[in-house]
Amino acid sequence: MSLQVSNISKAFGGFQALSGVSLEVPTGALVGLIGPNGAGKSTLFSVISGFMPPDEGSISFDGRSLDGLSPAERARSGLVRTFQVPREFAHLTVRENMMAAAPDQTGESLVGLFFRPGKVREEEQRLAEEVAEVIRFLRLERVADQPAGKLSGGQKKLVELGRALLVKPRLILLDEPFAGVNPVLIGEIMERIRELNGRGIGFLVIEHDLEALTRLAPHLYVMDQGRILTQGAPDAVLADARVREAYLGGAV
Ligand SMILES: Nc1ncnc2c1ncn2[C@@H]1O[C@H](COP(=O)(O)OP(=O)(O)OP(=O)(O)O)[C@@H](O)[C@H]1O
Repeated sequence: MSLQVSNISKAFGGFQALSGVSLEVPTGALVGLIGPNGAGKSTLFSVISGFMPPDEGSISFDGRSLDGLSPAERARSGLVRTFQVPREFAHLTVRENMMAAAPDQTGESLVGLFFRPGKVREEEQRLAEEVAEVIRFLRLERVADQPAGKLSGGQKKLVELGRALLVKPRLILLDEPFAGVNPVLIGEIMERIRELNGRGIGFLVIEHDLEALTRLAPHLYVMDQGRILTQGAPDAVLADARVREAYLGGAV
């Protein structure tokens, strides 16, 4: 069992954003997380990735408890959440954004490295090669040296994915990979996700584009009002009357 989320609750003041949420993402699985606006999906991602402590409940990854670990510690254990390219990074190129995303490779102190500049160059060279490889994989060569802020919505999503890949994740929490992306690029992003999944990387994906998500994820969880409403194969889940009700009385 890869990711195990058990009985997570979280309130903001008097508002209960998450109530006893449990879900599992088996090793290497591709799982979708859907639900109407305000259902609690982003809050759940923040709790899983360690950016927000839960009031109750626990999370484990590959049998190890993540409770109390920082986002960086969770990332080092292989659990990574994608983020929009920060506004202050918009002027940096795609390549620079990816270089900046890689964790400290040497695991050595800056002082130690100061006395061994050759080691620093070696590490930088290796990182530059890893970044070039990710850029090739994501077909971003043509824009690699352009400012990230100038890219299209879909290209920015690919950069987000690239930044996550440089952390060498085993499970990626992907937040709305298709939002604001044109249909052609949606197909491209989907292909890259499938390829990564084929290499054994697991995904938990929040997405409002249900048509695209159901083509990608063979298993869906549905949230509504801070709870898991149901889970299962996309067809069965989307035919569920409770799910149709949650999405504004059958508008799915
Ligand atoms: N930091 C916060 N303080 C107070 N309320 C919050 C906070 N974060 C989220 N909420 C509230 O918690 C509820 C769940 O929000 P959340 O963003 O997790 O939903 P969501 O399912 O991701 O929605 P969407 O699909 O619109 O992104 C919402 O009512 C939101 O207003």
